[in-house]
Amino acid sequence: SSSNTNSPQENKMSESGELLTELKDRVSRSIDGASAELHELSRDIWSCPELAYQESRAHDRLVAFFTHEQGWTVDARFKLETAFRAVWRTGGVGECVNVGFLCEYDALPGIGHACGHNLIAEVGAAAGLGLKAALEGAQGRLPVQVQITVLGTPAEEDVGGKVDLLKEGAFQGMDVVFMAHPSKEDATYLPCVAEHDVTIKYHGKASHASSYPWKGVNALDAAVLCYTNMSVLRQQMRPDWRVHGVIKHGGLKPNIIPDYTELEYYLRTPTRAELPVLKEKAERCFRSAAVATGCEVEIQYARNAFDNILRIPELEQLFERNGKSLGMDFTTDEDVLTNESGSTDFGNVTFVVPGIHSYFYIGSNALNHTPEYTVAAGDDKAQFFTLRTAKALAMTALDLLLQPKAMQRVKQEFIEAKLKDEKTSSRI
Ligand SMILES: NCCCC[C@H](NC(=O)CCN)C(=O)O
Repeated sequence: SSSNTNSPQENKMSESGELLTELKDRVSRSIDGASAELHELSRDIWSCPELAYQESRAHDRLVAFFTHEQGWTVDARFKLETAFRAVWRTGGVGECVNVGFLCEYDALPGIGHACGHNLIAEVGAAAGLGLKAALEGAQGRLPVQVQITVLGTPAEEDVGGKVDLLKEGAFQGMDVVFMAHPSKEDATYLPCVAEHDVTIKYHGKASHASSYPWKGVNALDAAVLCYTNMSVLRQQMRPDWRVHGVIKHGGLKPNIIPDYTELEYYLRTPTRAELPVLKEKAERCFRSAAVATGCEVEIQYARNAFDNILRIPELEQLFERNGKSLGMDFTTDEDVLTNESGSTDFGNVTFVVPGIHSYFYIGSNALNHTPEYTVAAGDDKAQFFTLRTAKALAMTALDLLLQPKAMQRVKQEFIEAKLKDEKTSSRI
């Protein structure tokens, strides 16, 4: 028999490395074992698309899923009507690390699950299940106690359910938070921008458009000028700012001078600190259209603004390593990695809890927010990629739980990222 010449510290490291490998393998096997139920879950959500804050069926389906699984404590309607929470804890006493996985499940008007939030729900559920199964097999061998929190977060495509949940304290006590978003590529991060939505209402005066037009005040003219002003502003904007709007009410009939029109604009900048600068410029466009036409203007901002994402390199590196071990093919396309993508209310979460918002390929080259992407998000082909991503997230959580130094790095990077953000903000 060969004698062990390692130091006690080396032996301990190798034991913890073996445990990590064993538990990661258990993550994969347990997620694969639940693949049929997980597929059914996301398929059901996909088949019945519900808009922001109306996701009652998706909520009920997810609550039923976790209630049916053994060992979870489930809070339906957790703090918000269509949010939920499912919690599981290791049995012992002592320091407890609380790991969060987020599910989204709202759809888009007219085109259903064109952003694949049904798959985000599946990733969050699968990662929670996988991590729980792994930890159950390691009771007594873990350096810390663990709480897994799967949080159902509604209304990402609209007012930002995560921001409402933050206000309600739903993220309190969480140490790290994970989610993944369907895309057309695998990426640990894509530049998510800060955003504030604004509704502009013009009030004019109706009149017969042929008999006495001079008696009217044309609210459609104000809307058109507003749209044109914003398009003119676009030329003077920083190249990484985005403004885009639609006319939601444009009048009723050509022979009635419109007395009311309404536009909605999304205003976006790479960081939350720059948003007020853009908002001020946009407001001048809105108001000047009213002055020119003699209309009254109302400017109403959405309840919540979305923040940019604070990046935690340690989380991204660990996730990438786990993803690659499972065959994920992370994009190296600089255009994709540096161009702005959309916005997410997960950005606000990352200013409170360190987190990662990775992206995953779903087996299609379709672009998000198109009918083709809706089809792809419901296709069986997406399943392999969705479950693979869930495995990589749960494995990343294991890295943190079994390697306290990795968790310390995450916490340190979180502090540094916030300090850097404060410094940059004070310069704007
Ligand atoms: N204020 C409306 C929120 C829009 C969020 C939307 N997000 C995405 O497309 C990416 C994540 N689903 C957007 O950026 O338009």
